[in-house]
Amino acid sequence: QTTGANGTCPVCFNCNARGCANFGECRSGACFCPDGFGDSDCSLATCGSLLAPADKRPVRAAGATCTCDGGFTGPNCNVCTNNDVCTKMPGRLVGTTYICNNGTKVWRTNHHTACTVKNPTLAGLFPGFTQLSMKRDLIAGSTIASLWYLNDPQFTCNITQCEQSWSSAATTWSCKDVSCKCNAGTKFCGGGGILDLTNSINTAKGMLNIVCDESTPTCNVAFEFLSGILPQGIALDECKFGECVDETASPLSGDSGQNVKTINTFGYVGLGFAGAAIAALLISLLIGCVQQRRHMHAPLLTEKPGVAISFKDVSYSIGQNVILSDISGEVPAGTMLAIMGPSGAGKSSLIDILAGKRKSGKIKGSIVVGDNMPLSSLRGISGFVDQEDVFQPTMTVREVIEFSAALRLPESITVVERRQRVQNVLDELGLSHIAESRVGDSLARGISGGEKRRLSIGVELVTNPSVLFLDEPTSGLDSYNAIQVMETLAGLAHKSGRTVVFSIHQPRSDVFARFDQILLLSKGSVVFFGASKHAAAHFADRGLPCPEGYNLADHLIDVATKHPDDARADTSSTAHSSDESRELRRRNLSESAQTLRDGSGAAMVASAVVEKSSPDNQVTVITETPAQPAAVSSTDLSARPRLATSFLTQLSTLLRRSRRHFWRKPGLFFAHTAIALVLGVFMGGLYWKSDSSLGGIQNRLGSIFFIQSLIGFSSLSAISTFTHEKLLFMRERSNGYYGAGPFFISKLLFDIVPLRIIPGIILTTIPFFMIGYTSGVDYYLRYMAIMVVFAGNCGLFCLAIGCAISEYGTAVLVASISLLFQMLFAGLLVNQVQITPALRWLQYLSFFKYAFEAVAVNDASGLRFVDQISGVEIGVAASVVLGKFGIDMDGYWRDFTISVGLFLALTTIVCLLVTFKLRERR
Ligand SMILES: Nc1ncnc2c1ncn2[C@@H]1O[C@H](COP(=O)(O)OP(=O)(O)OP(=O)(O)O)[C@@H](O)[C@H]1O
Repeated sequence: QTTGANGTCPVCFNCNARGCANFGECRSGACFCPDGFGDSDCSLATCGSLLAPADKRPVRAAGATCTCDGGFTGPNCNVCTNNDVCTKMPGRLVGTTYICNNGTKVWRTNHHTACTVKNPTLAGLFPGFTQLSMKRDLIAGSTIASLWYLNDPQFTCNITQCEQSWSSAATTWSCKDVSCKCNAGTKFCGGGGILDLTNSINTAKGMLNIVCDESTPTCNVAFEFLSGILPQGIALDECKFGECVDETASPLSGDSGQNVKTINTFGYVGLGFAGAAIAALLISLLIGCVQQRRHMHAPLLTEKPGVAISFKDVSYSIGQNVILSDISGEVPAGTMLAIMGPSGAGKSSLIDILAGKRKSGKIKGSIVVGDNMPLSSLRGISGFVDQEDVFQPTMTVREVIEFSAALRLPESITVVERRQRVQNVLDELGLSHIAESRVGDSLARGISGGEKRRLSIGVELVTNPSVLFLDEPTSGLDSYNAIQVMETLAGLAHKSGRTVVFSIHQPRSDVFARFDQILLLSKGSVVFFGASKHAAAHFADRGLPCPEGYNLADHLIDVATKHPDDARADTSSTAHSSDESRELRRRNLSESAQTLRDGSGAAMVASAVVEKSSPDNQVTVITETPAQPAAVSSTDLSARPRLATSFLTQLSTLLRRSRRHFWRKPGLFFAHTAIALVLGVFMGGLYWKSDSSLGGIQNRLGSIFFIQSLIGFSSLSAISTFTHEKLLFMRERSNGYYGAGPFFISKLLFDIVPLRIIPGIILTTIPFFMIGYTSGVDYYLRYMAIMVVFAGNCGLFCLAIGCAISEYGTAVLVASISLLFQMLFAGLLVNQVQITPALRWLQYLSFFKYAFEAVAVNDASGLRFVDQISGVEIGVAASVVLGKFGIDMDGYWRDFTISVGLFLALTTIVCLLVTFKLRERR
């Protein structure tokens, strides 16, 4: 009943219902077996040789041995051993010489291999003689492989999508699609062996890799589905290869052939990214150099003296709240206008609007600058001194002014000239004796409040502005310092011809005496505008005389607070003031010109001579160019100041300042580094030399996860680092020091690198060796590469949150919760495969996931866990266990590429946030 193969007994066996064993083909109910298999269902081996037709080959009884025809060998006599037998092969072509190809390389369609299996794990589970046979077909890219135990075929696999590659030493045969069938009742397949592999074998899939050594008859076969119990593959010894083939058929020559892949597509994408980034960097550098050269050789602009400013019907409202209504006035060049009023009157708002600051509300009205200059140019020729002094506390007074000079004076000015200007400003403001003192802050005391005020004026003065706006320049100063500051301003206006506009709350009488004009505001409306010397008479005329011995400035504030309507200026008084303004301007200019002719004054005064040497022209401008106010919108007023220097100069100056700050305040860096050292050693000690038992998985994955968590949480400090510098950045940017780009790069280099990446390298390197992760230069480099990118991502993520959320507490809360959620999806706390499908996508948002997987894969790819099950030593490839966690063992390069992509995306986000979110809006 069981004899007769290949259709000779269709009656007694019908494969339509039962199928054929060992991948025999069922045609019309009869099995057609692969070479070397017979019986009605192809379940038994055949002996003889390939010389006989398949159905004539003798079938071998189960457990018996074969006697092969001469010239053939192997468990089922398929491997030719000499050329002679091949000349007799059935179906050969006449006139063609056939030989037996005994090499490891497959030439055509009929390459047979027979080897003895040498594997201790397999031998432990299945003691006795085990063999592997294969038939490989290069043209079809297919393989039929059978495992023989004690001479019986245990299972056979049909393998497709095979490719061959080779080097001078070895031939590799790689296949992508494996499918196997167990021969029921055999030892491997439930027939009494220690393990029943039926289920594993019948559901087998994945890849197959066979590497055969050309010089020794050995191979290694790695079935992906067996990698759990045979992680190193199956070592094959005493291999015999035979393929009867046309002697001219060899398509192979040379020491190596076909594409041998060493890095997968994601690796190439990653390298492509890196290459593109380097190219972009080099191109940017080149463009930067060209731009810098142009700036350095640009002709020096002629410096302008003060310019007149007139404003008409300026109104400002925030929503329904009217802050200023219909404010008009005029400030002639070379004069000082004091904007006075009680607290909340709108002084700062008016100063901001005149100075062209970005305001959050709606502005109406018109402002005319000088000889109808475009409004946008006002910011290029004016300086603004804010109410609050904001400096880098670690800088000295000289460095602060030098920083302003380096970024706001044209690059074509020589270094000597620039230094001289800085020195002139220090001298003029009486700051020379503290030039080398640190500015300090509330924690580390530095210069006094008055000195800080003068320093704020100095950083503006060094640019030699035509117009100087100051918001409360004397607030917080004692009377001596207040008068000193006021003297300086008066000197700037009267001697240097600058136009000075400032707000002041309640000046002393000697300070008040120095004002040329005052604009008194009450609740956003003008109470008085005119020469300060006429103020007393004006109010007396309206029945509000200044009491004897009373400070006039105090009296004006009282009136503006208590009787604004009685005191309000009428049209005639304003006209009167306007006539006086012109007279005042004419007088001041001729005085100024006189002063200059006397040769007195500092360098900046001398430079003003250039344009003042034609006083007639100036007078004509004053008297004959009536203010033709053009209506302005808030957009006009907030036009960006033109940056005086090139990108590279901004960057190098900022880097110099950051470097200085870094070394003068290295506490944070040393704290991060010391913590990284201590934690690194602690982690190394805790997980010291984790072994390769199954329990080792817990330690290895746990340590990777915890190291990354440490990096993540120590990045939270990036939020505060940024918060502290936000105000300084916004102020300097608004005053035209530099753009957002150079600031961002300097931040990146002096925050991300020393505070995130360097401690990150320390924290990860120590445990790498102490814990005993899979070592080797390539393993370490891959590990470091992903960790560095990961540390950068954590830092950038926290920077982005610090930028986006201004409230520090909220920013820390949001950042820590986001980090915790990212950690949740790293791959350790939740099984990636078993996450609820609706929430599975969340894992892809976690940069912890990519870093965790990449490091785990890197460690596990060279690792084999060994443990005992029922007293039998079982080696399990770490990849199998990690696969159960949902970790993709081929994922390193993909994870690395995605991490680099995230780094670039986060960099872009932070850059955009810095550019658009960190803008001064008052
Ligand atoms: N951005 C803003 N949002 C809401 N209200 C504002 C804003 N800016 C100014 N104000 C309101 O406008 C009014 C004028 O403010 P402003 O700062 O100009 O007054 P000030 O005269 O300079 O006051 P102080 O002398 O106290 O500095 C105040 O009532 C203030 O509360």
